[in-house]
Amino acid sequence: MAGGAAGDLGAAASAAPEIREHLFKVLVVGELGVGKTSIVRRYVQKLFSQHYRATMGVDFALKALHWDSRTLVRLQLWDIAGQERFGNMTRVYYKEAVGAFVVFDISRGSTFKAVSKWKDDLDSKVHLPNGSPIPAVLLANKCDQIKDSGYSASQMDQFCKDHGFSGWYETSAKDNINIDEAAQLLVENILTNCTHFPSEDNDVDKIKLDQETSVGKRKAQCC
Ligand SMILES: Nc1nc2c(ncn2[C@@H]2O[C@H](COP(=O)(O)OP(=O)(O)OP(=O)(O)O)[C@@H](O)[C@H]2O)c(=O)[nH]1
Ligand SMILES: [Mg+2]
Repeated sequence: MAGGAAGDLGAAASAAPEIREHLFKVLVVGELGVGKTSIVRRYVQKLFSQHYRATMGVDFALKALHWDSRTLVRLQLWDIAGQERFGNMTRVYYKEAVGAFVVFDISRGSTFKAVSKWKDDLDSKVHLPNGSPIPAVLLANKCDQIKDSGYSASQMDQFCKDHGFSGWYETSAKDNINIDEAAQLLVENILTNCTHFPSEDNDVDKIKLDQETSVGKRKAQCC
C-alpha cells in the first residue's frame, strides 16, 4: 500500500542517526617558504614535492574529517602567502576564521622569531564572537632537517603559554609527521569553543541522513 510505504520511510528517516556537520575556516600562516602549502598538500592530498613555488595571495583547500560517528567536520584551509605579512590583505583573509596554524621552519631560526609577529597579527585582526582569540596551534615544520634553534620542549611549552597557543608540534610535510595530530588538536579546540560560545556566524549544518534511502534533511544551525 502506498500509504504504508510512505509511513515506513518516515519511520526509517526519523530513526536514522543525526549527523552534525561543521564547516570551519582555518588559517595557515607563517614566513615565506616554511612549508605551509606543503603541509596543506600533505594533509589534504597526501602528496609532497621538493619544488618550491611561492604562494601568491591565498590558496584554498578543503579537508573532510569524520570526527566521530555523529560529527562531520569540514576544514576550509586558507593557505596564506608568507609575503602577506608585509601586505594589507591579512585582515580580509582572516575574517570569520575560527582557528589557525602558525608555521615556522626549524632549520631557519629567523622564521621562529617571526612567529610572535604572526600571532599578534592574528590576535589583532580576528577573534571569536565573545572576543577571545581564535585557537592557534604552532607547527615547527621540517623536523626531518637539522634544527637551527636550541629550544627545548619545555621552552616551547612555555612559549606557547606566553603567546596563547593551544599547543605545538614538530611536523614534517616531507615525511608526514604529526600533521594529522596537530589538526586533531586544533579541531578539538575549535569544537570546544563551538560548544561554549555558540555563534550564528559559523556556517554549520545539522543533517539527518537515512543511509539506505538517501533521504536527508538539512537545516542551517548556529554553532
Ligand atoms: N625537508 C623538508 N622540506 C619541506 C618541508 N615542508 C616544505 N618543504 C620544502 O620547503 C619549500 C617551501 O615549501 P612551501 O610549502 O612552498 O612553503 P610556503 O610556506 O607555502 O611558502 P610561501 O607560499 O612562499 O609562503 C619547498 O621546497 C618544500 O618542498 C618539510 O617538512 N621538510
Ligand atoms: Mg605557499
